[in-house]
Amino acid sequence: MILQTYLPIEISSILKYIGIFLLAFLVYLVHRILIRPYLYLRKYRKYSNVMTMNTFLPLIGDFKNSIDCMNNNKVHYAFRKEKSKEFAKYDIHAALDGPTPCISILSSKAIEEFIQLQKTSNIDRLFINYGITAMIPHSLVGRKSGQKTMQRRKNMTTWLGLNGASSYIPHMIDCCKKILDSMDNEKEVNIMHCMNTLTFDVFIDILFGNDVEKLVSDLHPYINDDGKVEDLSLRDILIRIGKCYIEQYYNITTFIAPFLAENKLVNPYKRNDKNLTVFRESIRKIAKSSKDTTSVGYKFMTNQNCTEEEKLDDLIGIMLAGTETTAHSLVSCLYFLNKYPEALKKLREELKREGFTKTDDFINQCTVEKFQSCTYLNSVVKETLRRDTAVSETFDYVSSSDIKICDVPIKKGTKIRIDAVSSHFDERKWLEPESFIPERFDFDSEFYQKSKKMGKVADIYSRRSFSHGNRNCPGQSFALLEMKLVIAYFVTHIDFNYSKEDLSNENIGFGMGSQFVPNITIRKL
Ligand code: HEM
Repeated sequence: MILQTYLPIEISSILKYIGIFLLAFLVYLVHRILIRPYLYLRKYRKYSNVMTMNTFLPLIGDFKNSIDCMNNNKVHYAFRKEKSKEFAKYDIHAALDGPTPCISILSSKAIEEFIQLQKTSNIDRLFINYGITAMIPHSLVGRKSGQKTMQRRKNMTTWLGLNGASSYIPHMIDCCKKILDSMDNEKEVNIMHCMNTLTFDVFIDILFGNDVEKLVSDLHPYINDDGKVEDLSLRDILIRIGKCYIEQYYNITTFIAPFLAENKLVNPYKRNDKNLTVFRESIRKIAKSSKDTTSVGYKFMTNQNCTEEEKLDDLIGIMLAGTETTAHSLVSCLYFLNKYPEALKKLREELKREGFTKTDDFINQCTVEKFQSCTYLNSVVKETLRRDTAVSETFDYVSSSDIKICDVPIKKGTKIRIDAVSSHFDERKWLEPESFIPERFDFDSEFYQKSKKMGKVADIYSRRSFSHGNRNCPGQSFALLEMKLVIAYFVTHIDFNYSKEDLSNENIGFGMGSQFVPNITIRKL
């Protein structure tokens, strides 16, 4: 009797609360998906120096461009290349990351002002608890540019010797040798996998002592999307979870209900978090097990000024930021050398002239100075990073107050990034930007002189592969040295061929997030 009278009241009041909750959620959704992005676009359409999409596309916003590219067998950032003429007309792109407003910096003038605003702390890093920064929540990457963060950046470059990196040359050569030995002659190999292995091995040995090899090579459980568990190496886990965290950016749940993503309440966030925990704990164990006090990992892990989690995330951050980026750029570089045989021929001639030949003492020829003096090798690497940059946009920044860039008002709390592709194809700055022409970086070449005469000279902010400002890439010297060494080693030790289909695809690209996983056939020389 009591139950009969009590239950209906309970149920109706519960239903009432559910109804109120659903209504509130609906209002929130309409505001987030329709009203806020629409008003944002309407505001910026008034400015002649701001680019906005022609038609408002609720929910997907500017992701449509990337989706269209991928559906048409192009790399996801190909539209920035194809529409570079249009991008060149504007200072700023008022873009929509799905439904989320994001200001993308386009012109060199806008970058100059961006850097000034960084100096006065009016623009700083943005940390969001999904996407790639969520993988390393305590690392310096997602932190504001305070004294402690800048000191952590400095420690990173000092301890890793990133500025010179020459002491790592013998080790890098060993890694090249090991990877070429693992490749079967005249058979297809997955070159992305090979380069990922190579760049991971380079870092593992630098970061950790030589007494933890066994722990490094152990396999660990990884939960796949279908729930099946697979035993994988740490390198493969890093690559897979990196990809998953990048994909979080494009997941619809991330936009509709970010709290589910941020608190890892549902899949894929829940699953990704479990995989990440396995990876983090394994790296922690390796770093703690090494008794090699000379290792870089030891220096990080005994740094008194950071918490345990900060130390660990800075280590993982280096692996994340410094391995796949370089691996993807290496795959691009070999691709262009294969597609443009004249460039490969010229590179091989220069290397031969400089004494880089396939001999057992290749190592004795390698010095930073010698690499610096190889003009064509340097130009090939620079042109690769221009033509197919590994990171199409920087990490996220945020305006810390109401600011103006190129007279365009940007409200406090707005997400900001620098576009790193469109300026690489700006016809006002580059002659024949679609083509791979290393000579454009050689001041003595005919091509450079011709470009100069035509007034096509790129300014410092036209090259954006490593970004600009106080949070640009601290590993660029290391990455450039590693790229030059690996390319010199590969082209003097093997012939290589990408598939005809890949070579004829003008819109292929291998930067981070690319769907292309090329196979190549190699012939050992
Ligand atoms: C070709 C290879 C590489 C490319 C194209 C590249 C590019 C970039 C870009 C575009 C950024 C974002 C900067 C910004 O948000 O404004 C970045 C940040 C970063 N990179 Fe690299 N990078 C490469 C290799 C490396 C290497 C080898 C390391 C080694 C340590 C490294 C460590 C980092 C770190 C720690 C950050 C975050 C910096 C900060 O937040 O202050 N990168 N990189």
